[in-house]
Amino acid sequence: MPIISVRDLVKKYGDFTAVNGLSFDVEQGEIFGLLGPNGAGKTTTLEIIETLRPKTSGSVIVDGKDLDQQPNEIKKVIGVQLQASGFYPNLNLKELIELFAGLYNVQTDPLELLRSVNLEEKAKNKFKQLSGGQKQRFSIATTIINKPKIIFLDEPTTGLDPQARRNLWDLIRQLRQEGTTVVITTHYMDEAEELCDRVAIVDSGKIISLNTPDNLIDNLIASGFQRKKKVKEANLEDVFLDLTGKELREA
Ligand SMILES: Nc1ncnc2c1ncn2[C@@H]1O[C@H](COP(=O)(O)OP(=O)(O)OP(=O)(O)O)[C@@H](O)[C@H]1O
Repeated sequence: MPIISVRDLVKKYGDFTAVNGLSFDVEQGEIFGLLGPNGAGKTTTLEIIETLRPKTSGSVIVDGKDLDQQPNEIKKVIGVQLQASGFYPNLNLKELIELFAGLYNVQTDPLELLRSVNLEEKAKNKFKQLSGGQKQRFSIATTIINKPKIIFLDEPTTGLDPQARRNLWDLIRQLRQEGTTVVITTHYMDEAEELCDRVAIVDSGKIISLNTPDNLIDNLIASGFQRKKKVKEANLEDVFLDLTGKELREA
């Protein structure tokens, strides 16, 4: 049974239809990507599933619970990335985790959680003192405080340098390995190819394709597609990583 099941999801903002009849399933334990151009409706879709935004019509079942009947039960099994504005400026990272654990009413070891996202040394720092990559890792740490079955990550690597991006991919893969289902949006196709088990390509509020990255590429090639220029064996990012190393620089 899929852990998320979305059927005929529609979201209208006045006359404008942002989500126009989306249907998809997410299987337990997979990394599922929503890809699409700006304004395609990805964030709206995520926020509806996360119970943060009302839908116009359609059905959403998460872990066997119907969004219309049991939104509070859904909240218990999901991890949602908070906006930076939710991080009270006067608290350090350890105190913020203690605060969220209190709100979730769960016991947690803040230092162990910070260690799991490579931020133990920053426990006494404030959120605003972190680099971009560290902020993203902390934000992911806050999504897993309540040991959710599913986490939702909306463009988690936007603005990060190549090292920090890879580090975050490792963290996301580690969460999947521990059994967490991950739903992610991204504009980076290399990231989707590297990370996602399956992706849905969304355009103008509709899914136009859904498959494994491998199958999508194979289908395109089978249709006769050819790249205009032969691709080199390496790209500029390989050069950058070769010159600057794969280690995180931000500490
Ligand atoms: N509160 C709102 N009121 C009116 N229109 C909205 C609202 N929120 C989003 N929209 C519109 O709905 C459409 C889908 O927005 P959404 O943020 O879901 O897209 P997205 O795929 O996440 O885009 P991006 O890749 O830029 O983050 C956009 O055209 C946006 O302008």
